[in-house]
Amino acid sequence: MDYIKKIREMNYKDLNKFAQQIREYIIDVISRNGGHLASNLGVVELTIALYRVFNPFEDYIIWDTGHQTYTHKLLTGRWELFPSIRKFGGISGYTNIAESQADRFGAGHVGTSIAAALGIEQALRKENKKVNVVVVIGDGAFTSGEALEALNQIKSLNSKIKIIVNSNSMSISKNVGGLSHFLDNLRTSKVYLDIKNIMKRNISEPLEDELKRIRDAIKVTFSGDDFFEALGLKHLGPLNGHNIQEMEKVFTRVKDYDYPTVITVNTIKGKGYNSSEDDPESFHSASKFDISSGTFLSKSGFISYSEAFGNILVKLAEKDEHIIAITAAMKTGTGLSLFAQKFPDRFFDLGITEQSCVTFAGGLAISGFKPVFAVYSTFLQRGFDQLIHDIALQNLPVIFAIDRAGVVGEDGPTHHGLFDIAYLKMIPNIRILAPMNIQDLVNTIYTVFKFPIDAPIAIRYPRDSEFGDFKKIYDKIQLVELYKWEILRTGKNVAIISTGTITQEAVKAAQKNNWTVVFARSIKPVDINTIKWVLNNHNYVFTLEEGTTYGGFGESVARYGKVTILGIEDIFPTHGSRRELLKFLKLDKDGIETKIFESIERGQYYENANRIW
Ligand SMILES: Cc1ncc(C[n+]2csc(CCOP(=O)(O)OP(=O)(O)O)c2C)c(N)n1
Ligand SMILES: CC(=O)[C@@H](O)[C@H](O)COP(=O)(O)O
Ligand SMILES: [Mg+2]
Repeated sequence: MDYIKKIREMNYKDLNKFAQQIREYIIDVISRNGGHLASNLGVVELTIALYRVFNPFEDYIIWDTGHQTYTHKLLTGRWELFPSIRKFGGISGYTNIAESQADRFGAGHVGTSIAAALGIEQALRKENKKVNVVVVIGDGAFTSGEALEALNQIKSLNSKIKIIVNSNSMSISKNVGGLSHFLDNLRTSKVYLDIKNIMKRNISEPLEDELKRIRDAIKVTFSGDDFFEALGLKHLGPLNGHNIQEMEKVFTRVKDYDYPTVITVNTIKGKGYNSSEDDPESFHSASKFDISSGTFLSKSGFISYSEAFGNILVKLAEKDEHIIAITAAMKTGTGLSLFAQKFPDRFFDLGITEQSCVTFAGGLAISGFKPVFAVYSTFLQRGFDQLIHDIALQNLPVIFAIDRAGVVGEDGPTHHGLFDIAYLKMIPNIRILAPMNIQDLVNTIYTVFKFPIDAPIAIRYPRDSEFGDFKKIYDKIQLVELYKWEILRTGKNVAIISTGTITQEAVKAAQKNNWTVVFARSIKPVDINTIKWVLNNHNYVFTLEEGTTYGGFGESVARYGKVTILGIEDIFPTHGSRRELLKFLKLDKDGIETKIFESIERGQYYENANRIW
């Protein structure tokens, strides 16, 4: 079915019914698969109106982040495939150029759309192609550094792009920062909205034009709407993002504009499903839920690594006023909600500004505080220069709580945290720790704060959970030797030196085959004495990590002797559940066993590693 043709043939009444049908379909599928429900329910009408005016196969529509593209996917050939979204082997939850010609630029990280669109526009110009380039970007993404850099380039590039800002006052949590305040003012400017409401009534065309002029003047006066103009963009809106007709009218008008234009569109995040309208934060990245009650179907009795991190940090902060928590718009995801509630003065949500967060933490650290930047591994990639230049070079004691390290699951390649070991390991001064389980994570954080912190320390842990309860965890809390590796079991012939939670799988494989397992909580520094012991007492030595093997943990061990490195080999793994992906990557118990036997059979080893020493 050609849905673009179909929506162009419908009248507004039928379009609204169709929007409802799309909503129900999205709710149904996402209740079973999990996904970005609230963001997608907010843009159903916006997408329909946009595609009645612009053609996603002919024009270039660039969706920022790509997490809100479900209606886009449905209208561009993926209606039947939609139930497979985010599942192993199914379609992606984001835009993906391999999936459809309508996905003009792949995304997953926030803030890339405007720069990508500007590049595409320049390329089209060079080929003398006259097509429209349109960006759709959320008000959260709009405040991110990369988006603002690109916004600043529009005028000097003589660009004609059209930018639709989806204004819903929300990032994942409430949007923050001066710019979001400005967008909120636009959204709610009362005098302006009153005039707009008058305009909704049936009025004659000349009067409408006159009112529009007054409205625009008022908008500028009351909302300080010169930000876009100062950057060389015309600004229209805010439009009602749930009124297809109103948006279509304006989109049609701007299509022919020969200058860059911002159109702000007010939407309600989670629109059309009570539970997500009431709590858009929880339904931003929703796990499976029951549609009638709106309750999440999470496994009871399980504690996530993020929760465990947040919980111990609160406990420590109760006794240490110098502890400060920082997030880049990921308060709930990183487990910092409780901290934010208990210590609002020591909690900073700086918005989607990972680079700034790193340097901000540096500023706190140099002033005697103990900043903890809780950040997903994939998003810390944004702060690489700051890690080197601002933190490590000055050896500042910042703690990086690196969540979602390893395979994340359904979000897929844009979100897997596979590179942090490699990109941190190469930087002098930084220490990297990777606990084995939740108890060990809590022990590790407890130990780190027990002593003076004299260097930047990164602690990595996955998007996972374990059965347990906090009482038991705190009953067993203890100091650990952070930089000394632990021999978990001594076996024969084969040894696995493993880091992080994947060590649990290594132990299972080793128990079956009577192999040695060494747990390397510290990725950097490595424990040279234990490496020597392993190499001197085993014929076959393997390292194991949940991360890229290129520049990863194994390579640090390989500096001291002959080892085979197991981990993720130079690929961007797809999406699917975390368990499925670990199996697919041969990083579960059976996979590890298979890889070890295959490797030994291939004879990659010296007969006896003793020789090296
Ligand atoms: C670099 C980066 N940091 C953080 C995130 C996590 N993230 C995804 S969507 C989002 C909020 C985006 O808000 P907005 O653009 O307003 O979209 P909405 O969901 O409100 O429509 C955040 C913080 C990300 N994807 N990329
Ligand atoms: C789109 C985005 O980047 C986030 O919403 C991300 O999907 C959240 O992931 P978690 O569900 O792991 O918090
Ligand atoms: Mg938003």
